[in-house]
Amino acid sequence: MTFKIGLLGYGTVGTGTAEIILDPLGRNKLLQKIEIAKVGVRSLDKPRSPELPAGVLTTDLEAIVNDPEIEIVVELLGGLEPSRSLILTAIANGKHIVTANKAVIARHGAEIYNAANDAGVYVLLEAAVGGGIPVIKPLKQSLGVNRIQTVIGIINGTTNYILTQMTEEGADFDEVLAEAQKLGYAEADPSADVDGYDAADKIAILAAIAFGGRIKRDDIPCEGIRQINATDISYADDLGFVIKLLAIAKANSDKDSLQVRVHPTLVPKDHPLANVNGVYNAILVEGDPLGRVMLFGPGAGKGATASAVVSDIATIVGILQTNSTSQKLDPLLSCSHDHFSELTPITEVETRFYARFLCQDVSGVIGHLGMSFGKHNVSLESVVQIGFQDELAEIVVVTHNVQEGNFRQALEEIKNLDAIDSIPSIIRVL
Ligand SMILES: NC(=O)C1=CN([C@@H]2O[C@H](COP(=O)(O)OP(=O)(O)OC[C@H]3O[C@@H](n4cnc5c(N)ncnc54)[C@H](OP(=O)(O)O)[C@@H]3O)[C@@H](O)[C@H]2O)C=CC1
Ligand SMILES: N[C@@H](CC=O)C(=O)O
Ligand code: NA
Repeated sequence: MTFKIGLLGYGTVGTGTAEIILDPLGRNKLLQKIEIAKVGVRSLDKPRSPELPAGVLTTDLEAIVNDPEIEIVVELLGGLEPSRSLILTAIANGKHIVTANKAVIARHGAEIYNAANDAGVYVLLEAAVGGGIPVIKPLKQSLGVNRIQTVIGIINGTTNYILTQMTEEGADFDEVLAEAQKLGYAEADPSADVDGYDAADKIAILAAIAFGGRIKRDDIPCEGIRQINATDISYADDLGFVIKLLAIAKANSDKDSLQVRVHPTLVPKDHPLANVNGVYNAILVEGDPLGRVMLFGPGAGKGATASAVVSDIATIVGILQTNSTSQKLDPLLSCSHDHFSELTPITEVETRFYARFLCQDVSGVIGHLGMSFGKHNVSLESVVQIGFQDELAEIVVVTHNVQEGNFRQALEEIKNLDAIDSIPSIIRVL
């Protein structure tokens, strides 16, 4: 049994979504149950990859949301209209929705979720915040029993990429923005990124989930990064800070109101968010009794965002399958495999090693070590005599990637060398 889905949009995220669904081997088995029935775009003349079977691509988006065979509509158009109307029509027709569109949810979420609740359908949006980072599901499910105090995020990949390039390379703002557009990170209108609106859309969504109340998007104060220049970046650096565009949602001490805002911020270099660079995003959540959790990963881009989209599709397919067959358990929550995977014996694993030797201080000992390692195909990255302990010389060796079995055989031989007193440490190196 397969479940038919309709994609609205076949751009960066849409094609990434198709790439995953059309290549299911080695991924969750639910993917084999997904059939891309229709894909809606603006123009039929553009070259498209992956190519789709004849008749799948269409410019008639209404036909997709009205198709009785399609059970899940995946909205990857962006913008407010026609996305909002198409989502509402699909919901009215009883279809579940997966969307990556934070703009439409931040502004029309109340209308969309009211309609979805009335129709008994899901609207899932993992891709809309933090791209590939699982953040919506963890906030709802894994962290939902905590009383959340703060959510602070670097949640716009384009501006984080720009600020990182400006900080690390002294790069020019416009050039880096053009690069981010080429890499598929930027919104169709990049002012959504640069002026902070995209981050504000996303923090509105996160705050609603974390604090359990709808957020009026227009009430969020929002400053972008246009005014940030090399001089401020350099002064901030001298003072021990980096500049990041932060989106912040905090419960006030009265517990009845929230602060929600987006602005560039000097972040101390030893803060966990300070080292989140490039297109990476991170969301730091503080709650009671959990404490702090940071979710980190690629915040934009084709593959990462598509990963979140397809995981939402699979979640709904799992539910549909549970409802429509005699299978009683949700396949994403239950154990759905019954074979054992083959594991590589540790002797065949390849890794680097650090080893510390205590040896007699006699000439030629390093040569003997090298010979024994060489005989067992263990190549050395470095050999250093670091000092003495009592009368014994202390030698540290770091290997290249070697097979653990070969390394152990070499050690057995080395232990028996007259000059070797002991091998106090052997530690694997990443
Ligand atoms: N890119 C990213 O890294 C991320 C994007 N998102 C969100 O995902 C969504 C899609 O973004 P992305 O894939 O980058 O956007 P693209 O501009 O790459 O793709 C948009 C797609 O939608 C189609 N489309 C847009 N408007 C219409 C319309 N009115 N009628 C018919 N087709 C239309 C386009 O058709 P055509 O191809 O014919 O032009 C295109 O296929 C947005 O909501 C974005 O905010 C979320 C997280 C990350
Ligand atoms: N333009 C957005 C895309 C992902 O949401 C970003 O740069 O973060
Ligand atoms: Na996400």
